[in-house]
Parts: sequence; C-alpha cells; structure tokens
Amino acid sequence: MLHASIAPAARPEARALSSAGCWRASGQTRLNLPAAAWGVHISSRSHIAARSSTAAAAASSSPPEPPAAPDVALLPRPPRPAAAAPAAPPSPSPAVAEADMAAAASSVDSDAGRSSSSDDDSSGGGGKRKKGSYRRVLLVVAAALINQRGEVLLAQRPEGKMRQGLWEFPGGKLAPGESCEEALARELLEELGITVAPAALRPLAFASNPSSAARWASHFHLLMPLFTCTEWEGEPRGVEGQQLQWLGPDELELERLPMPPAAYPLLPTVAEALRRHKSGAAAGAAAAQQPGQAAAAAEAAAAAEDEPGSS
Ligand SMILES: Nc1nc2c([nH]c(=O)n2[C@H]2C[C@H](O)[C@@H](COP(=O)(O)OP(=O)(O)OP(=O)(O)O)O2)c(=O)[nH]1
Repeated sequence: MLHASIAPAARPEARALSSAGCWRASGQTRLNLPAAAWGVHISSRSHIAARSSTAAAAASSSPPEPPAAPDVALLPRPPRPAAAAPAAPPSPSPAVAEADMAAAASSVDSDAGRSSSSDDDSSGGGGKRKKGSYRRVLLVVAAALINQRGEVLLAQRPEGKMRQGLWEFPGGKLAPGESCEEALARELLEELGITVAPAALRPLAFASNPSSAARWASHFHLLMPLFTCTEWEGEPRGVEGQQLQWLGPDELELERLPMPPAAYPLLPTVAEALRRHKSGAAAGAAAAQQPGQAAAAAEAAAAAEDEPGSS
C-alpha cells in the first residue's frame, strides 16, 4: 500500500518532522531528540544515580528502601548489543550489497528510540518480525527543484544503484548526525553539483510506505520528506552520470515515468505546486506591466512564495 500525505509548508508539524525527526511507527512514538533534550535525560539519569548512592550510604543506618522508580518513559533505552547479522536476501547483486553497506553505516538502533536507516530491499531480517520489535524506518530526503519555467527536475538512478534506471526526485539517505535539510543539501551537491542553502528548502509533502518487497514489508518502512527548492547556485548536471530532465505539471502527471515507490504518490502534490508557482509568477509579471504597479507585483510574487507548498 502506498500513500502520501500533504504537509503544507506553513504547518509547524511539517517542520517538526524534518528537524526533530519525530514519527510514529508500529504503534510506537519515536523521538529523535536534539542534543539538549538528551542532556536533560542524562542529567535526570545522573540524578537517579546520585539518589541511589545517597540511599546506599544511608543503608548502613536504616533498612534499605526500594529505589524510587525513575520516569523510564523519558529515558533513552541503553543500546542493545549488536544483533546477529540477518539472513541476506536471495542472490544480492553487488549494487544491493553496496546499498546495504551504506545503509548500515547510517544505521542506529531503533530500539534506542532513534531513527534507523537501512535500505528496504537490501537489509536482512527475513521471516516474521519478532513480536513487539520495532519496525525500522528508512528516512530518505528528496527535493523538487523548480526552475523559472515552473518545471521540476527528475534524475534517473544511475547504473550500479538499486533500482537503476528509475526516475526520482534527487536526494538520498541521511548520514549520522545530519538534519534532513543538511542531508539534502549534501545530496544535491554530490548528485547534481549545485549548492543549496538548507534554509532554501521548504517542506512540501512526504511519502510513507512499507518496503515494496513483500517479505520485508513488516520490517522496514520508508519515510521520505519532500522539499521544494527554487534557489540554488550552479547548473544541475548528472555528477554520477545520471540523466536529468525538467518536466512541467502536465508531463509529470501524464508521462508515467518508471519511478521508485515513494515518488509516485507525490506526483499530484508536486504538479499542484508547479501550477501554483507558475500562476504566482504570471500574476507578478502582469502586475509589473501596469504603470506604478511594481510594488503590487512584488507583493503578488511574495504572496505566491508564502503560499503553503509554493516555491
Ligand atoms: N532520492 C529518492 N529516493 C527515492 C525516491 N522514491 C523512492 O522510493 N526512493 C527510495 C529509493 C531508495 O530505496 C531510497 C533512496 O536511497 P539511495 O540509495 O538513493 O540513497 P543514497 O543517495 O544515500 O545512496 P547510497 O549513497 O546509499 O548509494 O529511497 C525518490 O523520489 N527520490
């Protein structure tokens, strides 16, 4: 089952998703807490430790009391020992193995309450998910780059990558410690050779779907925030040898290009954003032609920019 949810740019929770990394999967709320928040947990833990040692010192003079129950819900779980390597999927291709390694490098234990990144088709864990275990979330960030003609850029996945040949919104997985915006700015530089300021990325929507491979579907879930971007430095080019194409809203909806699973459900939302972008730009240009209407033109353009999901 695939579905996408629109997260208009102006909604604070959309920004919260991208910056704080908070989501719900398998009935569990997961928090990717900022360092400050972890500091709070650590200090509350130290407090508990201090309380325990005070209690130990007092034990010689008074009968031991049961330790005060900490608010365990607020404490990060201790990291679990590394799990045994899961069974590999049948006959992995070199590309799959490569993706798996990259995924493992950016993976953190989801049981520690943090994000987990692992490629949906390439990570192991076959069979049934252990009852009560967390589903791993593959967090991928992507960009709808919109040019002045109101077209969006699609890139073809290069040879050697999983799902090679499919057309996607440029982007990729987060590296450890990166915010969504930082990861996306890095990916856009690596893949397209363009420089994007993280502040120029505006949340538009997100895709959320289980692994497309049925056997992994109960283990992995792909979550992909999509940002719009209208300002960058440099001319986009396929740094990894990938083909690029700019598409208008109608082409985007009608061409039915082969795409990876999380891209399809986003197409209507992106097409809508392109149309808004174009009509906003046209309104601005028309107003500019009226004598003495330069301010109105600027206002119309600014209003179009501020519209949720517009860029
Ligand atoms: N970038 C991108 N990935 C998508 C889209 N739709 C979709 O299902 N995906 C999936 C395909 C992949 O399984 C995953 C992206 O992983 P990736 O392998 O491209 O990530 P990466 O750039 O970090 O690659 P690597 O360094 O691990 O080789 O997200 C999309 O529109 N854009």
